[in-house]
Amino acid sequence: MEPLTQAKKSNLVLILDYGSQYTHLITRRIRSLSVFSLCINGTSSLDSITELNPRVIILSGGPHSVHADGAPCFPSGFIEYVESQGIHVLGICYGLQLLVQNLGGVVKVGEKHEYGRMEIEVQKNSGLFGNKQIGDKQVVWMSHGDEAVKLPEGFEVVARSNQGAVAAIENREKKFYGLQYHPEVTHSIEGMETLRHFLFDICEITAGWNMEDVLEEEIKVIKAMVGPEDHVICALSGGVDSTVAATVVHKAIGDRLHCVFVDNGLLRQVYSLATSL
Ligand SMILES: Nc1ncnc2c1ncn2[C@@H]1O[C@H](COP(=O)(O)OP(=O)(O)OP(=O)(O)O)[C@@H](O)[C@H]1O
Repeated sequence: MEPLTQAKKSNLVLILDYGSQYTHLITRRIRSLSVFSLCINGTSSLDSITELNPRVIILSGGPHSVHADGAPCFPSGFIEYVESQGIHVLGICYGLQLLVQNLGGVVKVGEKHEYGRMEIEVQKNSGLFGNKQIGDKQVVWMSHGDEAVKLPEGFEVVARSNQGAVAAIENREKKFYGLQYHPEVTHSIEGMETLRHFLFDICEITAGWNMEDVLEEEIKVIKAMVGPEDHVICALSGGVDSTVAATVVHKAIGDRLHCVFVDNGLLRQVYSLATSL
């Protein structure tokens, strides 16, 4: 069974990517918690989202302003879909602003512009911060110009920055959550803890996915795809991508894999040497 097929059945955490340089880090962090996560374009159609049957959706950060022409957004019908399916949604940075703007709140072009390390203070007991108490502080990594100045109905502020900007929000009943900072970067000292609380305490996701399973599953998929007799040709550059592909296919079908390396004279010496070995 493909990893995706397996994850589709139960525990997929789907990341909608709005262009943040940290988006793939969110995927990696979640996978490191033994939960399968997958990242797709944030403007993907509703069908391609529903087809994946996610348990949790994370809206990534991004360089845009929700007020800019052509600012990327989730597809129409998305809010109705997540509400009807009881899917938990976490908006990170731009993702938080998308939620606020689309649910009837107000995002203003920021006057303060928060970039870099910043202290935030818990304003309300929330599952997002585990046992943290009101008034507890933590250092996080901010990177935003715009800010949420009025929350949609049903939302509450969970934390504020020391400049007074909204740093974390929630609407427990509707299962919407938002972090204005980036929990996925190590500069957010307790960011991983927050992701952990979100996934396991709030969303009640079950950990159990691991990379070894992916290898096993991929080998089965390749064996089934190639069949018992056919041969496969792999264009092998010596780079990471084709080397990993060749290694996995070789594990599946052995010597029926034939790698072709083209020495075009423009390769880094180490590649050409490694491939000729
Ligand atoms: N010199 C080469 N000989 C054989 N195949 C090549 C060669 N250069 C590129 N390819 C094939 O084209 C694919 C795309 O090449 P590209 O240069 O875009 O690198 P890439 O996507 O980083 O992949 P890789 O990490 O394998 O180099 C490679 O994965 C490989 O299958």
